[in-house]
Amino acid sequence: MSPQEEQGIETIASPSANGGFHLRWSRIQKTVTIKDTATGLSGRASIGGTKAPETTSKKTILSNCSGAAAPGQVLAIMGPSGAGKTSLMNVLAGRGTYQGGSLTINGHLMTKRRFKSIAYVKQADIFFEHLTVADQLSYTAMLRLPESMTKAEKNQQVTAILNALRLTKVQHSPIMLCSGGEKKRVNIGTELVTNPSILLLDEPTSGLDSSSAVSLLQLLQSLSREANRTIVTSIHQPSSAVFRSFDRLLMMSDGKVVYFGSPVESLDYLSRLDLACPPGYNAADHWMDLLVAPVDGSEDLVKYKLQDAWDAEALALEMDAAFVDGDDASVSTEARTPKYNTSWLTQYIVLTHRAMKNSRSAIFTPLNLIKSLALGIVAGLLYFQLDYVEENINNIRSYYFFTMTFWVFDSMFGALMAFPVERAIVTQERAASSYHLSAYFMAKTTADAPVRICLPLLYMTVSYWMMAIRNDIVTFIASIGCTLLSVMAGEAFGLLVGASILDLQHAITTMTVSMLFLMLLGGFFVENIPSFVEWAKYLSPFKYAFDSSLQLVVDRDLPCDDSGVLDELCNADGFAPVDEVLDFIGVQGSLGFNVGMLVVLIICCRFLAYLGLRMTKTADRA
Ligand SMILES: Nc1ncnc2c1ncn2[C@@H]1O[C@H](COP(=O)(O)OP(=O)(O)OP(=O)(O)O)[C@@H](O)[C@H]1O
Repeated sequence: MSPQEEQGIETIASPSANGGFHLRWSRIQKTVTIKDTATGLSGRASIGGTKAPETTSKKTILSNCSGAAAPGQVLAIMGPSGAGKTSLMNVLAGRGTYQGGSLTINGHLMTKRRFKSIAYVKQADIFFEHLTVADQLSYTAMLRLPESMTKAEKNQQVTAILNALRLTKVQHSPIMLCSGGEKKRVNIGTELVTNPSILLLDEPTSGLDSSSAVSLLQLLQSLSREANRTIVTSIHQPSSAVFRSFDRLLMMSDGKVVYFGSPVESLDYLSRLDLACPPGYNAADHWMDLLVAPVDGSEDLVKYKLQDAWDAEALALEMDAAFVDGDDASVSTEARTPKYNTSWLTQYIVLTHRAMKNSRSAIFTPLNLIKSLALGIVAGLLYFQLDYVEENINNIRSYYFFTMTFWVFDSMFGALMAFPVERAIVTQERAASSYHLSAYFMAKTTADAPVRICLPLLYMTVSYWMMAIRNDIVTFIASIGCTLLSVMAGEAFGLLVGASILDLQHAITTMTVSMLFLMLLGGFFVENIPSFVEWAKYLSPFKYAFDSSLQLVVDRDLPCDDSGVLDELCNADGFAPVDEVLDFIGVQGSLGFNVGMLVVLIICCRFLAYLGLRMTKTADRA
């Protein structure tokens, strides 16, 4: 047995060795609780100064739903908007909760691990858009195929998918440049990497023109036939030819099944109910016309007639009859199947590589490079060739103030976007058991840091030597080190806020207010900080960044030049003692303390960011 077969994965070219999987569901019941106020508005309304009481109501989303999908066939789930198609797909994919009914695979009750045989292509095509099509599939293969497979075997699998989905021509294009149909095929290809036995697709044709939709559905049919796959797809109003080409049809209305069987026979069924499709009229459109409610909300609707006419109980009994009591031989294998196909280390290495590639293209843009270079030149010109004398102490101070404030802020806001932008992709990939969250977090923070610090490095290299306050390479390298630590501390703050607050607007506001507060507490603007908030200055990365960098250049007594800037500090020898100068410009603590505090801030904020990421969940419908 090949390593893939051991893990329940077959190669794309070979048909399923196990004769395929029958997916059946019986009497699925799903109800949600909706919060509302007495005014009928969401949110708490105030009437006459008193808060309107909050009420809750129950809404039935799926009612007594039964059906089945067989290997080698395509089942189409249809129904008007709001009929419950996505809710049912979510339940079948193990991504949605339900309160009643049963879901079986080859007659055995579905378990968490058995959901691994099911791949789910969601409606939204979300990827790292800077990656190429081939990268997207290769990284997925490296993460989701078992480690026992060689790299060559994984590449072979990717090539087979590119060929099967006709993506070879665009394999080296960044996904953001692909057409809607190509993106959809990349989405399907991503799920096909593990060669799943069951493939669920939620409205794969939405946003596609009719010819792309037809070719996509033909592709699904060939995928089901060639590898004996079970395919379930929800779809909106297909053409008559496509409608007739489906192997099975499940028609839904108001969360209820109103027909299950062959699409062609559905027309006979309607004829028997005196609802025959007019000759030459699109059969799918006819079904929709019958099921869509008129605006007046009349109770005497055809859809109610169809709901009443369908014998839900007979279908449920048919599904129940296929239920196999006890468990099958695959149970013992299943218990041994790990949740992830790859080790934490492999996940970390692959995700770091992917994140580096992605952030390199996102951060290392020509615009960002020009920005850093231009800022370096501007700062260098403004503070050009500063002599180490009394007159220039305020210039030295303001150069470091500007440098540290700008780059710490820049990295904070850059990092703030890191998780909100990727959260949906990570949620989707983790739902398919691709990797540990900790592996993603470590990879993301490892990969972003070197790329993020390249820009301040460029700025410092240009401006430092133009300013020329200390023309020695050791101080330059130490200054670079301080700047980089400061940038990493700012980045850690950004990661913390971005990981903990789901709403981007809220995250930006929180970040702006708290960072301005910490900047003011750094002691640049407020001379006498009130004692009740003074402790907060020890949380300020700006303070440690500024203090440590100044300590590197202001490291010896400062020659006085009769400019009067440090009049009170100048001694008889014509020098202002270094400690007093540092005190005058508000620098506190030793260099070791300030650098150490930057390191502590980096570690603590990253740890808290990880906890924040783990605890906040996207508001995906359950
Ligand atoms: N978690 C939830 N809370 C409240 N209402 C919900 C929830 N999930 C689904 N619904 C409601 O249930 C109904 C069915 O939703 P669903 O998305 O499954 O329909 P659909 O057939 O896929 O619609 P469409 O074709 O427009 O995507 C809708 O009225 C929707 O608003």
